[in-house]
Amino acid sequence: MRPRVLLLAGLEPTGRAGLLADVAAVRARGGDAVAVPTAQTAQGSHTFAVVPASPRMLAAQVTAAREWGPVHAVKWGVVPGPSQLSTAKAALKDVDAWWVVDPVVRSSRGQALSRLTPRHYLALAGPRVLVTPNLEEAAWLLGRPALGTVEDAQDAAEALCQRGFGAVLVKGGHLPEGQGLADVLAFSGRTLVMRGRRLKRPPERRGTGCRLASALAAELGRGTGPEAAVRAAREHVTGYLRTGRD
Ligand SMILES: Cc1ncc(COP(=O)(O)O)c(N)n1
Repeated sequence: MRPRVLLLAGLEPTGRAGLLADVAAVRARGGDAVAVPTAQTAQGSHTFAVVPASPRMLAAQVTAAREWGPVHAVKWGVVPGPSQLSTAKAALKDVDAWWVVDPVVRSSRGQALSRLTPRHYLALAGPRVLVTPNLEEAAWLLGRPALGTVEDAQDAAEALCQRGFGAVLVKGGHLPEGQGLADVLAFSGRTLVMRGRRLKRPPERRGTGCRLASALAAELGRGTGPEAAVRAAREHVTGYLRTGRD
């Protein structure tokens, strides 16, 4: 089965991160991508700009895509503000599929991509919503101080499940050196610690969070369960970090 994945994300024209990276990951996982830009961005070495999409166009693009066929999974990347969020939510409310939510509000260089607050993300929670915060985003969502250990990540993943998310993947790529590297997946009352080896990331290989969430959406859309989907998506990102290709 070829899962059809609806991608809501910011367009970054070089494809290092954002919507084009998402499309590449979904296709590499054997899915079909429907790419709806929530914002246009420019992210160069000296240039940065974000222009939110018009909510009317966003609604029309989601509606038009759905007229051509079913959506098997939805991936939420950058959503620049509350009006794009509520519009997309309304256009997708009757979609019976997993949503993968990457709560990305700034670029890895620290530039603001979104005005959404934790309250907006917590309102997206539901039994078939998998949220993929990194350590910093998990602390931000929960209003907690910085998370520095695998135990903190486990605790945060469980706390986000309590807030109504069906599954939570806390990405531990930024754990302190001594802690090794571990992602934590919590779902259905279980918490799994997935260890990994730290890979050197060449600076041009960005968009790992985008690719992880999109690969995950493709797997969930095909009917893979959360644990196997996360393992496949982690492998996808490892391959991308090693080779620079999806
Ligand atoms: C449109 C868009 N989406 C996501 C990211 C995050 O990616 P990164 O963490 O690599 O900066 C980004 N920089 N731009």
